[in-house]
Amino acid sequence: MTGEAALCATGLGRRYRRNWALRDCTLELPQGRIIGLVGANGAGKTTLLHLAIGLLEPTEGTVTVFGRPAAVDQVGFVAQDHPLYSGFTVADMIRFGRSLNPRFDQAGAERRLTDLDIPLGRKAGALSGGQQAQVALTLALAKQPRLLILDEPVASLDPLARREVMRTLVDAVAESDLTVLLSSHVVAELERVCDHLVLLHQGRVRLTGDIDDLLAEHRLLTGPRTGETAPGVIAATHGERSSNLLVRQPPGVPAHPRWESHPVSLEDLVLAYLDER
Ligand SMILES: Nc1ncnc2c1ncn2[C@@H]1O[C@H](COP(=O)(O)OP(=O)(O)OP(=O)(O)O)[C@@H](O)[C@H]1O
Repeated sequence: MTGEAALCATGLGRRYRRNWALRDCTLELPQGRIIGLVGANGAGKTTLLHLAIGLLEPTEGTVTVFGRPAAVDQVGFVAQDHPLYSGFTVADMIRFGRSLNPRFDQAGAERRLTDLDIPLGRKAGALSGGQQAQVALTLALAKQPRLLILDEPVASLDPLARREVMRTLVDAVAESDLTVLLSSHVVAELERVCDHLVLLHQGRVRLTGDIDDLLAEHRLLTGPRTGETAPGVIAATHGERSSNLLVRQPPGVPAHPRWESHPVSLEDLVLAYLDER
């Protein structure tokens, strides 16, 4: 990778009693990108994010952010369900954020929320889920972090609110040198905004890379039903007469003439790897 990695994990692992929530995690995430973190329930996503921000101690291995362990001043974090102090008004939370962070961009935060029609005098508990998500995101962005980590930021939002939150993120990355790492189950949303992917499966990194490269390296092959397995087959589904194989192969390698070869979508790719035994 050219330049310093936004996040670098080496042999990172975390165990709860006898169970490994994350194991052998070695990753380098590029700067200035929106990185999607995917995996089934319990795959280790939250564990990885909490290790990255120093909320959890590794059982083994190391993780650094911009070359430093526990670079808390460089990282913004929005937890799952974006918890806010429900009795505080939005303006209170902005003041609170400013008092804790010398670099806090109060004017920017107020402008963003006003543009989104979120009343600054309203208590957080009286905001809709989408508005709460926007407030949590705005407070995290106002810290002006170099890396913003979001744990399932859109899980509880309707499609319009999801789109708004994602638009805010894309704009923030375009306007600054921000890197975003976000976990999500909504692959369609990731496909629209992310350019780099990390896929966890049963506590291990199963796939990582630029999404364009990953899509170019995988093909969906359709052909006569076969019981054969071949190198590079990630997933196979069989009908009565035909089989579909999702394969990983270097670009430019021709498929067998009996097989029709199609490009894969990010959803095909993610589902195939998540379904691996
Ligand atoms: N505090 C804990 N004590 C014991 N086990 C835990 C704890 N936190 C997480 N785990 C276990 O670690 C594994 C990974 O959990 P984690 O929350 O990181 O998964 P996840 O990918 O974020 O899941 P989800 O998509 O459901 O949020 C799971 O098997 C989980 O049960």
